[in-house]
Amino acid sequence: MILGNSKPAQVLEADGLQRRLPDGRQLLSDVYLRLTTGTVTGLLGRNGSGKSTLLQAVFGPQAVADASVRHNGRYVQPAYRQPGLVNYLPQTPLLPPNMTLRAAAQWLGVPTETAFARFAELRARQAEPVGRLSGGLARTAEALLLLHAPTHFTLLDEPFAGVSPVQLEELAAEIGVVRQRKGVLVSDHNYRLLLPLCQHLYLLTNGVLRPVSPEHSVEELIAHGYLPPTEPPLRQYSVP
Ligand SMILES: Nc1ncnc2c1ncn2[C@@H]1O[C@H](COP(=O)(O)OP(=O)(O)OP(=O)(O)O)[C@@H](O)[C@H]1O
Repeated sequence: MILGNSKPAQVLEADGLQRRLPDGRQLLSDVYLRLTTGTVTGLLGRNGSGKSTLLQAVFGPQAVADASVRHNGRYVQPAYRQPGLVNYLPQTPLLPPNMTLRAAAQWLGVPTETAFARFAELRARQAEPVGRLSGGLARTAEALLLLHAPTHFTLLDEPFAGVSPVQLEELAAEIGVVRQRKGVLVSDHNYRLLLPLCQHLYLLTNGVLRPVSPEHSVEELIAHGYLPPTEPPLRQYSVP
């Protein structure tokens, strides 16, 4: 496939992902996942279904036996060691609290004017240490820096957690813009914000990852039993 900017689409695939917990529960059962540039892929599942474990298995720090991770068909495990391939926002804070946003941007190779173009408060506070920002603002900054960093793919684990309503809309819009040149995987419990962004959607239930149509409404996904009847309370995100 050729994208609008004439660059061939990049493909990041993982298969054979297996993870059994010490208590015997099969958390991931022969999972196959495919990401392409030019799209947002949503990853949904109940609390504790293994979404974070899956993202870590793709990114690479959590080695998974028999797994195969490939970039355009070439074996790249661990993916994080491949320059310019993929970056990852974990569920926990990424940036050290004493690092300034400006230093973080330099470290990631992103001009702050680009990453924070639509976020005046972050531009104004780029000389401050991350630990002085509210948890939601720090989360927004981390997600924006990774989205604008020069990688083909970005994996975001709960980027919307703790983010204020105004910034939520802006961050979601930014994901929609960035995906024109990147492949973005987002796992989040804010289904109503996430679903409209997605061109592809996966549901992780009982260790099995299955693709579903992103055309489904949240209500349909709940009715099919894929999602809990009520959304869990948004976890508060705080920088220690
Ligand atoms: N190394 C481990 N040893 C024991 N249990 C583990 C280990 N790693 C993960 N788990 C358990 O596996 C389950 C899945 O964890 P994971 O964080 O991947 O789920 P999740 O879908 O991201 O959950 P949430 O939506 O709540 O963030 C949890 O019950 C967790 O406690």
